[in-house]
Order: sequence, then C-alpha cells, then structure tokens
Amino acid sequence: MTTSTPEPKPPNTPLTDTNLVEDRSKLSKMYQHYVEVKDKYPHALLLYRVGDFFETFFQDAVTISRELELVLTSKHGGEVGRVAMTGVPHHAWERYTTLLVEKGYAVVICDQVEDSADAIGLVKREVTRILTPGTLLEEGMLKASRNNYLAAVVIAVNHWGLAYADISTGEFLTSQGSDLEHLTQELMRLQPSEVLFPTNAPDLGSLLRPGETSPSLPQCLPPTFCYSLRSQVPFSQAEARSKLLQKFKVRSLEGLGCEHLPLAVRAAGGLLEYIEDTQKANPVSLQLLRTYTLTDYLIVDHQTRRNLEITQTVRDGTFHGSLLWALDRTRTAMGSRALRRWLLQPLLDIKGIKSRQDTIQELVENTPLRQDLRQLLRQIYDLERLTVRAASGRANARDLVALADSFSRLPELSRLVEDARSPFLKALQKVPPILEELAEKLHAHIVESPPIHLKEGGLIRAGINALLDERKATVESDQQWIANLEVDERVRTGIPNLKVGFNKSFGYYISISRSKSDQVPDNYIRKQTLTNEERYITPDLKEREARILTARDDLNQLEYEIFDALRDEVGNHAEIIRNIARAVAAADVLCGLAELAVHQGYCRPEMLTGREIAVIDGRHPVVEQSLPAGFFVPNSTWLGEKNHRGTEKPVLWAGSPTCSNWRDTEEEKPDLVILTGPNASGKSCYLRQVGLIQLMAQVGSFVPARSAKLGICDRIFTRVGAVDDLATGQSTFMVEMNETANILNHATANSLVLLDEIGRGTATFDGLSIAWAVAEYLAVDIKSRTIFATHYHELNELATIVPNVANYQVTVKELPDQIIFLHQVQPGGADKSYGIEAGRLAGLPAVVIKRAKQVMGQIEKHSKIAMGLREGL
Ligand SMILES: Nc1ncnc2c1ncn2[C@@H]1O[C@H](COP(=O)(O)OP(=O)(O)OP(=O)(O)O)[C@@H](O)[C@H]1O
Repeated sequence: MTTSTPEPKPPNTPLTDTNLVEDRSKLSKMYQHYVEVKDKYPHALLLYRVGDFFETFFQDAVTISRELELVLTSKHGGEVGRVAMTGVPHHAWERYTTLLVEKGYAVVICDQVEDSADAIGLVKREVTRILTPGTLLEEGMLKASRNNYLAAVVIAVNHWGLAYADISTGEFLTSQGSDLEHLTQELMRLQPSEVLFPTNAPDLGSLLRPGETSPSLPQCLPPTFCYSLRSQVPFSQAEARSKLLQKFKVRSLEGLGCEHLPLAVRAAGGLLEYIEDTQKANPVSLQLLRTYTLTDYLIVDHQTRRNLEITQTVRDGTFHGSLLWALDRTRTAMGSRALRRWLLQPLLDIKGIKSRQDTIQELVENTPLRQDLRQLLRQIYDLERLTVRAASGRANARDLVALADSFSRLPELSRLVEDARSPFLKALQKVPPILEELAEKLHAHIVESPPIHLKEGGLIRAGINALLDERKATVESDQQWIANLEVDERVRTGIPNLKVGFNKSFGYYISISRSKSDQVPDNYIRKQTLTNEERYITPDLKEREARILTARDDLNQLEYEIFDALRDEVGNHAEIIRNIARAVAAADVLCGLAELAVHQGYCRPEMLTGREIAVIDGRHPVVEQSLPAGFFVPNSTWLGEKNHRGTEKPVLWAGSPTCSNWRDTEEEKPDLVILTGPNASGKSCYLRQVGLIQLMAQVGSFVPARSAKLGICDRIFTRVGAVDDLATGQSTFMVEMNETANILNHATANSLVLLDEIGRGTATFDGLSIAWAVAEYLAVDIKSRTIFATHYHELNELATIVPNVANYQVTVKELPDQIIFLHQVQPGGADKSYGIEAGRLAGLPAVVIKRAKQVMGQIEKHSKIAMGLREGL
C-alpha cells in the first residue's frame, strides 16, 4: 500500500481528503476533533455521531457512499469551505456497519458520550467501539450457524505457527507445523474473517481487504482473506509467552500443550494481544488455549473440500445443495456450528469415531428418546454466545432470560438421558447444580419480557430489593397523584376539557383551551401559548415532577446495578456453562445425524484399520435428497484388499453376493478402478459418492448405503473438472497438472484418490499418455485406493498389465434412436462414450457426424497401448 500526495482540490469542490487540509485551525471545532480521531485510525472508516446520525467526512465519506450506495453530499467545515459528507441514521448503525465489515473494512464508532443538552461547547465524543471482521460480537452481525474466526499467523522460513479464536464463543486454539502448504490448507479450512500477520513494513496497522495485496504478505497466505498487518512486538517469543502465562494464570505452557512450540506460542500471544487491544471496553472471555496437530485429523485439502461440496456448491457457492445442507438436522445454533466443524475436521481415531457411532445407534434404536431430545433441544438457546456476552458485560436482560430458560431445560434433558449408555448422552446426565440455582435466581429477579434497553428501568421484579420497592412505590404514588390531578382540577376549575400532559422540554403541564383561559385559578403559572391552548404549571406539580424524575433516575440506576451484578454472576460461571454447551452441541449433532439415518435409511459403517473399502448399494447423500424418492440408483464399491498382489491374471472387480448389480466372482478388491461411461451417465456422481461416504464415516456419521466396511483413510484427494484459475494466471491444463502433482507427491497407500478426468486440457496423445502414467504410478508405486473416471477407454488396457487395477463402467441402454441412462456401475470397461451421439443430439450437421465416426474407427484400430508396452517390457 502506498500513500501518494493528494492533488490540491479545485475551488468550490468539497474536500475529500483530510491530508488536503493544510491548516487545521481553519476547520470548525467539530471537524478538528473528527480529524484528530481519524489520525489515530487512518486505516479504518470512522463513523462520527452528530445528533441523530452517524456522519462521516472526507475520504471515508467517499468510500462509504460508494460501498453502501449512499448519497455523497457536503457540509460547511469552517474556513476551509465544504467537506465531503455522508451519514446513516444512528439507530441503523449496526446494519450499515455489518455491510462495511462484510466487505472487509474496519469501522471505528465515535459516539456522543454526553447529552447534547448538558454540553458546554462541543458535545463530548469518544471512540466506543472498533469493529473488524474478526472481532464482532454484535448478535446481528454474526451468523448463528457458523463460527467467526480471527486467526494469527507467524512464519519462520518453512515453519509456521497458527492460532485462531472465535471471540463470540470463546474458542481459542493454536498449532504449529513445518510445511507452508499445510498452513494454507488449514487457513482454507478455517475460512477466518480476519488474519493477523506481524510485519515491520510501512503499511503496518492497515487492514487489507480480500484481494488487496501487500509485499509484506508471503505467498502462502491466500489472498481471499482480510489481513491485519500488526507490529511484530506482541508476536515475539518473550512477549507472547508472558501474555499467555498471565492470561491463563499458569507458570508454564506445558499444561496448554505448547511449551515446546515457539511459533504456536507466538501466534497465540499476538492474537491475544490484538483481542485485548480491540476489546478494551468489554474484555472478552476466552476458553483455555488448546494446542492441536493437523495430523490428528483426516486431511481434506481445500480442493477436495470444494470438489466434494462440503459446505457450499461448486457451481454457485450456495449452501443449498452442499453436504452440510443435506446432513444438518440440528436444533440449536451451537449444534449447527459444531456439525460444520466436524465435517471440516473428520477423525482418524477409530475410538473417537466409534463413540460417535454408538451414540447415533442408541438414538436410532430409541425413537421416543430421539424425538423427546429433539423437542427439548429446540428450546435451548445459544449458550456459547450468550455466555460470552454475559462474561464481557454485553448481555442484555433478554439474553439473561434466554440463558435462564435454557438452564431450566437442562434437568429435563438430564432426566431424558438417565438410562442412556453412550458417552455423548451420558455427558448430559449431570447438570451442575449452580446452573439450576442461576436459572432460579435469574427468573426470580428479571421480569418475563424485559426491554432491550438496560438503563430505562422495567427490568427487575418487585419483592427482590427493599430499596427498589420503596423507590418504585414513591414514584408510583407521585404518578398516581398526577394521574388524579386531571380529574381533581376539572372538578375544581369547572373546565371539562382540562388535561395534564408531559413533554421533554417542560415536563408536566396543565393544558386548557384558550376559550377557557379566563377561568384559570390563581396558582396556575402560564408557560406556553399555542394556537388553541394555553399550557400552565403549578408549584405543586413541579415539585412532584422533580421528585418523580429524580426517583426514577435512582430507580433505573438501582435496577441496572442489580442486573449488572446478575450478569457478572453468570459471567463468573462461564467455564461451567461452556462445558455443558459443548455437551449439548455434540448431542444435538448426533441426534440430528440419527434422525437423518432413520429418515434416509443410512447404515452404521464398520470402521477398520486396514485398507478395505466395501460399500454395498451406496448412494450420494445430496443427489439422493434432490431426486424424488427411489429415483437414485445405488451402486457398490470395493477397493483396497490385498489378495490381488502378485496375481498374473487380469483382475475382475468382485462384488458382494447380496448386491444385485455386481458380478459375484472372486473376493478381490482392486486398488485402482478405471471408470468409464458415456457423458452424463453418472461417473462424477459416483466418484463423489465414494468420497462423501468415506468422509461421513470418519466424521462418525452413519452413511447412505445398505452396508459398509471402511478402512480409515489418512487423506482424501480429488481432482474434478477443470477450471481456469484466472486470478493466478494459470491455464486449465496447468491447474490440472498442479493438482495432479500434489496428489502424486502426497498420497499414500492409506489415501483415497478420486480422479475425474486427467489430461483433457492438452493434445489427445499427451493427455492420454499422462493419464496412463498417472494411473500406473498410483496403482503400482503408491497403491492408494483410487477411482479414475475417464473418457480415455484406452486406459482399460492397464488392467491387463497391472494386477491391482480393474475396469468398471457406468452403463446405458442403447435403443435405436436414444440412450437410456441406467446409472449402474458394472464390471468391465465401456467401449463407447457416445460423444458423437451427444453431438448428433445437439444438432451437429450429419456430414460432420459421419466423418467423426470414420475418424474414430481409424483411431480405435491403431490404439494398442498395452500391447506396445508389453512388447517394450
Ligand atoms: N446413481 C444415480 N442415480 C440417479 N441419477 C444419477 C445417478 N448418478 C448420476 N445421476 C444423474 O445423472 C447426472 C449426470 O451425472 P454425472 O455428472 O455424474 O455424469 P458424468 O458421467 O460424470 O458425465 P460427464 O462425463 O459428462 O462429466 C447427474 O446430474 C445426476 O442427476
């Protein structure tokens, strides 16, 4: 980022840059203050409260009017002339700020901190809030079903440290690794809203919006995120370590798991400093820092996550149509967020997977329990976020009522699961007694439907505090006196339309129509004359009014203090509430998965330590739900058994005796399957189905199949389709080759590799040769379990040379004038792609079709790759 010297402005055009103001004393007082504040936050947009508006001036006015499509006007700024200005109504600041933060801006709110009526001279204003994409806490700015992560990255040569936190839930984790590619992948998994990066570059302090670049940012940091360039000091080992020790009140970081991970410590310490810096007014409550290792989880790289459409579709990036969309039957916001996290971080540990499966199984088998649980879970609010709001002093009375309501559901929840056997349900059996006490206390103190505002009274029930009751009684009696005044004075004066009113400037007054003003008693003092009425006060009325106003202020203050103490009490138990929130979220996820398993007919996969993948009648979990019931054609998969090693004869892919569309031959499962079939027959769908079933199984979910035995995978790789990556200037073919290289360099015998077309972006023979060599390398050298979908039918010949390769095809039925798609995967290679047929249907001229058939005949005659290779050997 560079700062250029602004051009001087032509006369009469409003100033659009604070740097153009040569002599600030020529600005009127308010603008001088605005510019002073702006100097402190040059990289943020400053919203400045002026009366009922948040206004913004100079360069920020130009940016905001462009980004929010607001009218750009100007205002007189003193001797300097007019300055550019735009503004939003103060009550709508959250809505507009959300839009700006979503676009990657940091926004500083400078509010009036005294009543303009009390101000002597310029109204006092202060910065009350700094909002950046990763530090949001306002309910309306956060998405209930996903975490809002703030990350921090430290890089030392090839090593990295990454810490991340969601300050709205308190989650705080750190990790360290030695391959920068893993850092990129981990950031892509987290999709943080903001990433902190320490630098000593001149653009320190700036927030780079998605797509903006800076020479300070290393290549491995994806340009799709917002980056806050921070000073290196808090990211130094000494500063970071002492910050963490102090925060978590520990003597060593051993207990947090990162004592010997200096980069993880530096990232976490720097992150913590930023959180504290931006949340000075209301410190947030974070959970104890947890250290994790990437290799604890199934590695699903960004490409694969995208291709398998885990959280959004490839075509238009929507949630609808993604795996998460198809699986989410959760009832709470916490559950929904947890399911997303689980899908993005499947497990490797069989024990962990089995304990999730056990819980699902128990809930599948016990329908009344499942249904009652789901019913009850719906009544539990977002404990995680409500607790953080309470602990940071931001919760309002409605938040505390929501917490109390949720706490009072917990004993019911515990009763429901009292006979449960599985670990995730047992976790709900014990409700910490303090939560029941808190629920009782909150319900007893706070009225049922409290107002949003905390300083205007109406929060606390009667009978809680003697002083409060006494003050309320005084106010009520004075109010009653005023209410009676109208009736009494009508009688006394004989004026039937006499009224008692109230307005902000005079307080209480007596209103009489002008025609009756001669009947006004002597003690009335005239205050105002309107067209048809006269307004009066009396000394008595003013005395009562003064009493009421003072007593009401005291009353409101007292109510606020009682509320604040309750809120603190809740905040002090944040850790206990969080533990139960985690248990509720996990139970919610598993209950939802059980419900899904019942309704969609999923089975419990048997998880194995070996390499076998045996799925009988598997289905694609998303496509199945998008088609009418019964339309999806199930297909089986057998991969990765050992028997074939050393076998000379070509291997036919064996099927299960129970599976109708499979040939029941030998108990053999190849490592690599060449999958052929016409366009649109279902190859890509099948490929993804295999990947999704494996991923779901490692999440602990049941899977869409009749039965399944699945060996744990260390990684799932996919290469699907080909898209030009214009952003990085890479051609379709180069993207394809990069992805293929990544797979060949990282896959192991325990990986699952799903390839959908390789070598199509170049000349046919180059492409075919690369495809052949890649398939051979995967089958012979790596021996990963692979499905390779292709239109190169020549690849079917590979199975005649390499024993652990088999051919499969997606079948169609050929009628004289049409093709019927059967979507069935069967042994054997397809000999036709019906590409020419597709061209005919699309309307290619008959002569072109005829010629294409002749050419194809010639090509097929001369294609004898396997024979040639064998001869060569
Ligand atoms: N098993 C199935 N049962 C029912 N419908 C299916 C099945 N598999 C695929 N389909 C339908 O067929 C359509 C085409 O499938 P898919 O895109 O997987 O074909 P493809 O063989 O990969 O085609 P191409 O070679 O042109 O890329 C899908 O959109 C889906 O609706």
